[in-house]
Amino acid sequence: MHTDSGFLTILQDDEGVGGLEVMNKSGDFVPVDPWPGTLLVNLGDMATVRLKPLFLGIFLGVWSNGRFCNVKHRVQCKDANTRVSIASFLLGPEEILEPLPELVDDDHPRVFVPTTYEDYRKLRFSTKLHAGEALALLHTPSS
Ligand SMILES: O=C(O)CCC(=O)C(=O)O
Ligand SMILES: [Fe+2]
Repeated sequence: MHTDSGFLTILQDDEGVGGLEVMNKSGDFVPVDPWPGTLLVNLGDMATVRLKPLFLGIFLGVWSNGRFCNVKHRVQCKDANTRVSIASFLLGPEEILEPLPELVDDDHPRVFVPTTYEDYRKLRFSTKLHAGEALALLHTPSS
């Protein structure tokens, strides 16, 4: 079980062999059955960010102050068959990520200290916290 560390993942899953499961709000894993002709998009740890359209489909990622959620997922082997999935990871920009000013106010105080994707990736790796728990280490003292 893990979350993806980056912003967002686009998955072309095997159209014949399932196995991907995502965790719902109750903590139960629900299967994502293969859906031919579709791509699956899930949000990673950096997707506690807001994606703000810049132009022509290019997106700028900034912290959403915790308003979007990363998704825990896993792949179960349910079929003694070869399974092919192609994942494209949109990781994170090199710059320091800050929340949009309009997402921070008295009712929504800043949740995370500013960080870069690379620093967060190193933190996640060194702590071996692969299911989004490392985000808690970035919480501001007041959150
Ligand atoms: O193979 C899949 O369906 C998911 C792969 C995945 O979760 C990952 O590469 O991070
Ligand atoms: Fe994943």
